[in-house]
Amino acid sequence: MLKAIILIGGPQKGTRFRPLSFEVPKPLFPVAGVPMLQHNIEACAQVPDMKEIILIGFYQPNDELNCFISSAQQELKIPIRYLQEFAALGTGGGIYHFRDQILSGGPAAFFLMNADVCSEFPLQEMLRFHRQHGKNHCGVLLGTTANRTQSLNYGCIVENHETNEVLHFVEKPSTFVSDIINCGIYLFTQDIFGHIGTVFQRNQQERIQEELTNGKQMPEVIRLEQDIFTTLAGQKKLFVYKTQHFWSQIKSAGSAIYASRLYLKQYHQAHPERLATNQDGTPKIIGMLHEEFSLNKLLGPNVSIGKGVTIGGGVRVRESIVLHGAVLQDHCCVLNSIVGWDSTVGKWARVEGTPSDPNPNDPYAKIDSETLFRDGGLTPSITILGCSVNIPSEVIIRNSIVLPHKDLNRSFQNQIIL
Ligand SMILES: Nc1nc2c(ncn2[C@@H]2O[C@H](COP(=O)(O)OP(=O)(O)O[C@H]3O[C@H](CO)[C@@H](O)[C@H](O)[C@@H]3O)[C@@H](O)[C@H]2O)c(=O)[nH]1
Repeated sequence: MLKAIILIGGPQKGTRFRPLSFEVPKPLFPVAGVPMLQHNIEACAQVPDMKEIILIGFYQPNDELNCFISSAQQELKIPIRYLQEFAALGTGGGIYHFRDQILSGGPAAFFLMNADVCSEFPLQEMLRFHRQHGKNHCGVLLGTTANRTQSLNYGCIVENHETNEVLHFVEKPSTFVSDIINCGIYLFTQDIFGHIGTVFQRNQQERIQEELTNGKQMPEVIRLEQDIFTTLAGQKKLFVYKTQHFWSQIKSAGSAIYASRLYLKQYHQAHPERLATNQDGTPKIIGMLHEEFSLNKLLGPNVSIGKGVTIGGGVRVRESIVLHGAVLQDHCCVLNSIVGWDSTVGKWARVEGTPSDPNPNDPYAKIDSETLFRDGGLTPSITILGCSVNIPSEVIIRNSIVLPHKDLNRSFQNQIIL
């Protein structure tokens, strides 16, 4: 039997998702109409012999997370539970802390994945690849190809081209190491805990020494990438399975729009019922929708509209996420933007952002997780309206971030509106 563990992080992570992460924990932000985390969970639930999915993070359990877990359990008919770390223990520390729960029932192997990745999740292929590589290794890493410049933002893997063994692993190197990058999706046997345990013991000695000499409390963090993969590389313990399918990180709100596009495309095969259909007498929709609308509006491509959204006549929306309860009044235009919960865009208003899509001419390009500011100014990016923002009629809001509950009275460009 198998298990799956998803690392969901905690409140101080997800800062590039502000102001949207003020309202929901980042893993529950909707991507292609469902919480980001649901895509990972659905992929895990489809693997035969999957017995349990465990979420590990340092969020305080709250109603939203509990509701999400219980509805996902019911829908997918698989046990899902949340284990809370007492502090951020790192990508290896959390699983080590909860190793007894992970190993209970004796899983033959377990998947581990970051919650903030969007992927076709080739989990069954990884499982087959793992079985083909005998019993003596302890893990398979999912890898994909990136271009040379962008590879520096990821964990980089050097492989043996014949055997796919991981020969070197360097996390976010400062100079080029390899164009194969770590996707943050792994398959491990229980042997991985022996290796994390060795690092844990060593760190423990150092922590005690440090406390005795300097009186300083050191955190118990273990990073899977720097502390484990780097050491295990070259010991025939790790292998890399390379995927040709889509994969992207979801670090910023802009990357959520890009990830939505990737998932909406996948819905044509995987979940056609989630896509809006175009029938005679209904508006033209290229994307997905939760509600029924009347004629005379053009929505899409790549649009997801939350429940309870009101859309007036003559409205144009594309490359955007409109969250539940929002009101788009007649003839307004929303492009490359996220409209927050219960926000209103007035008549003939224009809310517009700059897409941060990967270079379409480079097959290996990934989305850039730009910093918020460059050269002293706000980096042109998608426009984000926090929740309950009011945009009056006939104004233009471009490349701006509007914090929740703002009532704007004029046009704005390239600003964070506090
Ligand atoms: N539970 C828990 N989760 C954590 C912790 N720290 C990070 N995470 C979760 O682990 C994932 C990755 O965390 P980051 O620390 O933000 O790393 P990264 O910059 O995304 O890089 C990682 O992912 C890349 C692929 O997206 C990899 O290329 C890279 O090697 C690395 O694994 C996220 O889902 C985050 O929420 C922790 O202390 N506890």
